[in-house]
Amino acid sequence: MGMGMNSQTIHPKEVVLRRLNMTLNQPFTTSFGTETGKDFCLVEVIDENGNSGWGESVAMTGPFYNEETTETNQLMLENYLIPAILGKTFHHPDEANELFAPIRRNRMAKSTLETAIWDLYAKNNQISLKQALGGDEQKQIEVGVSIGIHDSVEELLKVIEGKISNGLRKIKLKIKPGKDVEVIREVRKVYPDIPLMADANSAYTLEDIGVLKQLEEFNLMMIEQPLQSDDILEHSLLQKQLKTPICLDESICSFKDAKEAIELGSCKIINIKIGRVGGLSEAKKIHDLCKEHGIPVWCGGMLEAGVGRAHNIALTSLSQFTIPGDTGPSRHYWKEDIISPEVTVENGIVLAVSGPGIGYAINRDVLDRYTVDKKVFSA
Ligand SMILES: O=C(O)CCC(=O)c1ccccc1C(=O)O
Ligand SMILES: [Mg+2]
Repeated sequence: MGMGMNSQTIHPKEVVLRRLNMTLNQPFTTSFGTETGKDFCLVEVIDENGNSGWGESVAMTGPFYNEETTETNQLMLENYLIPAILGKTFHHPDEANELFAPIRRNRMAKSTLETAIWDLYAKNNQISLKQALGGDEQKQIEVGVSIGIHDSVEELLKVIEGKISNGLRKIKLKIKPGKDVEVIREVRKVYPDIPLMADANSAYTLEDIGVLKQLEEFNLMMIEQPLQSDDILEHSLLQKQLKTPICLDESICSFKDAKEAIELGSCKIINIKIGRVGGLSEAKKIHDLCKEHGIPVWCGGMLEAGVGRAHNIALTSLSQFTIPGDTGPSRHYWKEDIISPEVTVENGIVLAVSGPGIGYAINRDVLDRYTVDKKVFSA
């Protein structure tokens, strides 16, 4: 794993747990609701050398994407996860995953701390997180945009036009029953050839197969998570009846889920989200499995602030990330980001930064301005 036997051990001495509140530049509507901002946990893990590793919780405010929330993440971090790491010695970040294993699920909470340990590990070894993960530092990270459900097609077309003129590499449209076939038809009339996909966030059942089949004529790159958020079996039945590749998001919470989905033929593509699967170690294992089976992957977004965005970019440096991800520029989401420089994208490619760990510095002034609560835990 990158550094081998000579790598520096990690001794977390202090953890600062912040609660941040940021407002999105525009509301984001999916089949499960509308987000106007992000209320989230951010951790800073400090070691005996005074280095800091950063991790961001990607949980939503309410339990509608999955079962976790900002509140449940804060509780798990305070009562179980932070106490578990303080005073411990880690030879490699994979050990955090093992340490957290007795705690059931709560994967976004675990990921918050685990990703910070990865950042700290890379910084202590003076390598980039991309390198620590085994990724290619020179890789061009291609990104697209995820566009929420709009009331009018005219509005939606205007948003798409702006994103295409910025050179973004993939347009992902949120759909739900009643806002699907006709919307995609109108978009395809204007843009017959753009790389286009749809994300249903579990809004359909097998009984809707008629509607899903109508989407086949639009040459979509994939349809993301059409059925239940915890289903693997019914997606395999659906995929047998669709030419359009199914991509799973919500259903893949672990390596084991990915294995089952691949064996059953439940999808042809997997959206890997670090938080959803419990951290970077598990994300990398899923990536490696997909590579072995020829399943293309891409990195999904959770409306992250800069720290989460930086972790996504590092993960995307792995070779099986061959489809443009959701990790767009900070400016698309926020007036000001908590990292410096903010994430910038030119012609659909993320501008590379260099430096140890996540490679971006924390902008402490901006961070303090968005911090609504802060607690310090010491060994
Ligand atoms: O721009 C992004 O960060 C991706 C937005 C997105 O699609 C999303 C945002 C919040 C919760 C779930 C999803 C999803 O991919 O399903
Ligand atoms: Mg999705």
